[in-house]
Amino acid sequence: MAKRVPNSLDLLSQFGERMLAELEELSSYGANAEGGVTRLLYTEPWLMAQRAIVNKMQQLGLEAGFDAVGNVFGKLPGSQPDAKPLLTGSHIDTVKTGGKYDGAYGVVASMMALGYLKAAYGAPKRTLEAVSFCEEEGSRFPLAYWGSGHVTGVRPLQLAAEIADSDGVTLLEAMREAGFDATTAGQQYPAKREFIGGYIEIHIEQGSILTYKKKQIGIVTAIVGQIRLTVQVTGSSNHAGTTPMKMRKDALAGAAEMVAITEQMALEAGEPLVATVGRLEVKRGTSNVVPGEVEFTLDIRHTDEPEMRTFCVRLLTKLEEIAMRRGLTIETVENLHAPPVAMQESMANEIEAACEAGGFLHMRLPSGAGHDAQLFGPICPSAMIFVPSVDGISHSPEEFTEADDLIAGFHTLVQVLYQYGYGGKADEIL
Ligand SMILES: NC(=O)NC(NC(N)=O)C(=O)[O-]
Ligand SMILES: [Zn+2]
Ligand SMILES: [Zn+2]
Repeated sequence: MAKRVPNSLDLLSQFGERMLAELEELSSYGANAEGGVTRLLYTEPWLMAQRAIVNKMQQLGLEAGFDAVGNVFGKLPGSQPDAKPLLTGSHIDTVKTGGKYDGAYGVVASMMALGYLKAAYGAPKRTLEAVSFCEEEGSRFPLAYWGSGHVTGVRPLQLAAEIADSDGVTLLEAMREAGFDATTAGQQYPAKREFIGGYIEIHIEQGSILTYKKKQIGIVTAIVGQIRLTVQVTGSSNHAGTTPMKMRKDALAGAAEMVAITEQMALEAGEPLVATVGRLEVKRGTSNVVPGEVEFTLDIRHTDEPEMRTFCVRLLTKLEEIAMRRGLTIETVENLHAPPVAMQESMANEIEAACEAGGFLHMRLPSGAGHDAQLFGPICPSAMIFVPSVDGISHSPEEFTEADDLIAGFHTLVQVLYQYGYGGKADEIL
């Protein structure tokens, strides 16, 4: 058992305080007037934040650097190189005017945890790696999990030339402009990393179950599945003054009916299904023109894959019916299909043991949000730790988590990483 240096409990609280300070500093990258944070993949604020993470990791004594698509890894090398490494981290990107904890908390807590473990116990047996994934949200390009998808081999680089943001900039152009070009550069890591022992992610809950149940730590049982689509509605644009109502093919009126039926069908389906239209755009919208073209997004989630698929088919059939009746056409493109993924029981039990050791009230719960852990779950033992979100708010400048809860999560993460790096699980073949 690795020997804990004297006063390492004081050291742990020092690192905890530093973690809070680092989190505040990170939120300055992409901070906007509304108090939110916007760090979209490959933009300047995103690049500055990732560069800052590399510097912080190096200051913590980790071997840190970028991979070919802009993920940042900070390695704490183990003495047993044949033991599969354990990764711990989250994502650095945000939604537009999002909060300062979603993703960022997991990135900062993970690197500070490795910094503490190195300072308190030296080299682990098993290599531990903190990671800041370049993109998880899907908020700039119509895809998500670009970072963890690169590492797990489910986001082929060819995709980069095929998708573009709302300004028509392809992911490949944006990647190259930010200085990354995985299509040609030598890779620091193989595109699909085979040698991974496990993945642990700490994240804010983004819901209100922990607060409602008065718990400090959530142990995630499973991550919800999600299907994301873009729907193009086409009618015919015409003069707003001279076109009689009965002769219109109004794409916006049609889309509005489709949005309303989406909500109605989701309510009828009941929990845990959720369906959201997050973005709707009237192409060439002008006040005195009957809209001819509208694009909107669909985000459908469920904990059960067949139920999610069935709902999606039923909904798209209904949208077709509405289009037919109104003389419109619709075209749908599926941008993302991530099945629900269960977290690994024995890792969850380790988190539970850490909560008991720390005296933190805890409970098991599913995640209604997607996470990078969703991509690791099918290929290696994966687990998630949640901390409460005040009023369950997220993807908003109002996103907030109490410092005590951030610290409780940090201590829990440290304890679990200690077990897998130095303690009872360090020699286990994961
Ligand atoms: N933690 C997240 O907010 N994840 C989000 N992003 C993805 N990819 O699911 C989401 O919408 O749930
Ligand atoms: Zn998010
Ligand atoms: Zn997130």
